[in-house]
Amino acid sequence: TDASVHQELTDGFNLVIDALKLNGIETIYGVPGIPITDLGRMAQAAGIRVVSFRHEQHAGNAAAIAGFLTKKPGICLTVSAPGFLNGLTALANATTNCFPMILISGSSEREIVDLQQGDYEEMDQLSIAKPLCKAAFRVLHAEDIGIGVARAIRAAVSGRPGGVYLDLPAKLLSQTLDAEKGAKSLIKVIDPAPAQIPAPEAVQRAIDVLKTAKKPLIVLGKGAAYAQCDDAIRQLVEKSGIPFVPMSMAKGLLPDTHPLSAGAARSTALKDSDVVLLVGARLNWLLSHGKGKTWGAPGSKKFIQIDIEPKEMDSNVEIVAPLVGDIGSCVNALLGHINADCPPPPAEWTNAIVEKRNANIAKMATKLGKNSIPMDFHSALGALRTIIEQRPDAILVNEGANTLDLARGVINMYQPRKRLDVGTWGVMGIGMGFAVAAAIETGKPVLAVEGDSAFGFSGMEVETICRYNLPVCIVVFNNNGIYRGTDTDPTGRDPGTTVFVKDSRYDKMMEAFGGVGVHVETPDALSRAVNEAMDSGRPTLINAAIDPEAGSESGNIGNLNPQSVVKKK
Ligand SMILES: Cc1ncc(Cn2c(C)c(CCOP(=O)(O)OP(=O)(O)O)sc2=O)c(N)n1
Ligand SMILES: [Mg+2]
Repeated sequence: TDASVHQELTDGFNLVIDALKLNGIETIYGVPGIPITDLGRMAQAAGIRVVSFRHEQHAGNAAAIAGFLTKKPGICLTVSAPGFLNGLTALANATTNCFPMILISGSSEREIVDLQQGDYEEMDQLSIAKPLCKAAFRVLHAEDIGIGVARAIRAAVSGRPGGVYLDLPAKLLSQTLDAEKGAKSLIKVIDPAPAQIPAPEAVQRAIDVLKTAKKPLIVLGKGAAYAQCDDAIRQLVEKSGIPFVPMSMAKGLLPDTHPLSAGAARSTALKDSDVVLLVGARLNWLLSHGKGKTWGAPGSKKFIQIDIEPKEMDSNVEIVAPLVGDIGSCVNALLGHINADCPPPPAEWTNAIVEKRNANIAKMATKLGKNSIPMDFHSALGALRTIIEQRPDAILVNEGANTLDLARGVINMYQPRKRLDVGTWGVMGIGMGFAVAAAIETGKPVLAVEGDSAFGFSGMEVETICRYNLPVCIVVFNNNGIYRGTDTDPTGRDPGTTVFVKDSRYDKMMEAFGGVGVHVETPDALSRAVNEAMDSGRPTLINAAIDPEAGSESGNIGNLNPQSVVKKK
């Protein structure tokens, strides 16, 4: 018999699946369609969990936060052109937030795209993706799939993590190849995110600056949470005795109730400190670019910065001690010197922080605990604060304006990587994608606290949550609008530009797909409904009526909005 007749074959479909499995990829988030419908089916049949969404942006957000939670690249699979474009927002957001993900999109054949001959969903996707992500690759030959997947994985997680685009033209998937040759073409990536050790002289320089501090402060960024060197971070704070301020997604690295937590005294800590150690925190808009009144008198600060990206140094202000390397290696290198060379900060500084913190917590406490109708943000958040305190391993997803900004300060976190929110870009719409992936990747219960506008960006995914029966409890803070529910149209023709249908009932949406819907008007009722949801593990949506008059425009960042000074006659 002719050996070629019985030659065992593989093909592009199988090589993509085998390459992902070989590299420990267990889940794909996506939306089916030409040319990748069968790729999804075959991946599922091969044992990869394939989670199908209703819109690619949310599948992409799920992949991105899966990357943040696992340090393995989250995989988002989309169709060509419009599906690819829908995934780009998530890919760009992942790159901005340094979440490792790979957007894999089917695409049109090069020969048709390059001659612009009008293919089905024709688009030069690789060129369009490149400016929005960390790296982008296209594979044309089946024998290159192993290399393509390996490069995408390494690009996503090495150095500063980020989004990677991998372009797979339709014909590639059905290309056949000798099975043995195919197997040999696959690569299991070795050490995809290599440790990057800081130079000893850089460590010494940082210690020398730290030694001069009378009012030192540690700022923990979400990079410190991503690094999963939790014990080293805890030791850095506790051995040095230096107060710390966690950025939003770094909350919980040490409990917000920790004696050295300066989160509730953030303004004082930033303004009055003299040496600031930044750990995986960039001096971007969230930290007022390291200058201005937030940081006290000009030139009153010395910044030590730990970051894996050398180009981050001096991005906004001078960094007197750049410490370049992965966070675990850098923090462990510093630990070798703490105490031996660096005495704890003067009690006058740490006491000043504690005093301010306790005063601010007491002031906030007066706003919590009211069992009033209508609820306002604080009374509703007070109920959720208690629940997270009682259920510290639940994951909190949070977006909105008031709903986001107030929750950040009211709801304490107790464990690392439990608060997932809008991150560096302040992008709305991450809610349901993050909730799905948090439940899938961790198996933990998820509490998604959503502004009603923010929820609307991904609300259709409640069907996805029901379909996979995920332990997600969504609380929609329904104040009938964006920021508030009170705007009106001065012409009287239409509703105001930022208001929604009055007294809407988002809980009915969840019931439409077999989930549990609850409408609540008091904090006590809210508590009961959330506890029931978290005990049952059933997909639940709680429509929490919030006073439309409560809250302020754009939460805490209204100052970023340009104002018109021209008064029309
Ligand atoms: C993708 C996208 N679109 C629009 C915005 C602007 N925006 C929008 C539309 C927000 C929603 C605020 O309304 P909400 O109902 O979610 O929250 P509160 O009413 O509790 O403030 S917060 C915010 O910055 C955004 N950040 N991201
Ligand atoms: Mg709202």
